[in-house]
Amino acid sequence: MEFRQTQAVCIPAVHLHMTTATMQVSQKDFEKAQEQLKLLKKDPGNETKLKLYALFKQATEGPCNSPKPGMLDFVKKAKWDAWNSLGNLSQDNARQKYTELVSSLISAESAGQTKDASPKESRHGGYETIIVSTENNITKIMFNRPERKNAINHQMYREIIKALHEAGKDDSTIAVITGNGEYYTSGNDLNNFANVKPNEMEKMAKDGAELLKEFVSSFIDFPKPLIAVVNGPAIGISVTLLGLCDIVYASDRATFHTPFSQLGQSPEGCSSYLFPKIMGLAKANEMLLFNKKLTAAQAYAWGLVTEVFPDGTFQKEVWERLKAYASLPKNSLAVSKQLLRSMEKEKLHAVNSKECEVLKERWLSDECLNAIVSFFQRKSKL
Ligand SMILES: CCCCC/C=C/CC(=O)SCCNC(=O)CCNC(=O)[C@H](O)C(C)(C)COP(=O)(O)OP(=O)(O)OC[C@H]1O[C@@H](n2cnc3c(N)ncnc32)[C@H](O)[C@@H]1OP(=O)(O)O
Repeated sequence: MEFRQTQAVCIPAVHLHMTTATMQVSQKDFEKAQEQLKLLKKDPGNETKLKLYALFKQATEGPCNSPKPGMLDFVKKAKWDAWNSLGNLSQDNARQKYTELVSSLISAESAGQTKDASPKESRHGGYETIIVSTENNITKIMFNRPERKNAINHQMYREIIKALHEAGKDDSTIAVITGNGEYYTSGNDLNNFANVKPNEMEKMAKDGAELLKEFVSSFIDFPKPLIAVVNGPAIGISVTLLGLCDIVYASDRATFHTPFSQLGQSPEGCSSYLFPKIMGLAKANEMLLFNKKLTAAQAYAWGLVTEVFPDGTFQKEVWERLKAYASLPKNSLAVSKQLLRSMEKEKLHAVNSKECEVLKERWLSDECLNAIVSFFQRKSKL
């Protein structure tokens, strides 16, 4: 897209002086900003150029007054949309914003940075067990209890539900789920079953099943592409959820383990339905009934993983790839994802409900309680 800076000097000068305390930008400052813009060495990117164009038009001509260009006239349409989006912003305000934007571009360039399509990472507040951040149109949700192998406690389940809900609505194009440290995650935190008084067991199972159902639903309903970046070993629910992700990238150090029968439990995350579809019944049975642990290469061969990368270059290669994906048209990606998911959504919710019902009973079984006790008595580890 080409926006010639000469547009700026072609506009007849309008003599304007700011009169209010907030409007400090004079016509002279505005013209100076136009001159400074021509001195920028680096192209500030189309998004910024569109913003500059729109502010310039608003500052010099007022609200958008030209007819909407045809759908296929892409450049004119993008410029018109940008200008039109400023609505009734006053000319004084537009001049001020234009001047500030130019000034920020100049400062970023002199600081050796470009302030265009690669804005700095922004951290989302209010989370303790996960880190949520957005950068390059990607919202990243990272399990963050590395000292517990990123085991998922009740607080983490709730925080992930919240983070997915927010990521579904924010400006990002795609969302990524990954782990901090050595593990992707070791799955359900077995402490979720600890310290429960005998008369509270039923309640623990009921509340757990409700939380699990809501947690898995937030993956089923997630409206944008959701990518799992499996940085290391993955256990239990973190493996089953991969079937609900749209792409799964794995380090060659990752392993995939669903030890449900070993723990006296049963499959969740819609894996009882999705795993046979993904890998075929015979292979799904080995994983979900007989606890077979897969290497990354096996998980790829069985269709659970999209691509495996050498651990040494995993982060670099994956994030470069994702950055490119996240620059694709956001709405097109979202509607396409929703279309693919819509074929199965009702079924997935039904499977989720059923799996949670069965698990609620399992958590009260001797088989499950004995397995938990063994883990805490250090008699068993996966
Ligand atoms: C709302 C409820 C929904 C429930 C949904 C159900 C989901 C099902 C599942 O997810 S099943 C999977 C459950 N996970 C496990 O059984 C894993 C248990 N952990 C292990 O077997 C091992 O810790 C290991 C193999 C993951 C790692 O072994 P390693 O020897 O390398 O490390 P440590 O054991 O010393 O781990 C460091 C400390 O972290 C604690 N920890 C790790 N994972 C878990 C976990 N899942 N639950 C509880 N605690 C965990 C471990 O106990 C160590 O703690 P310590 O330093 O205090 O000893």
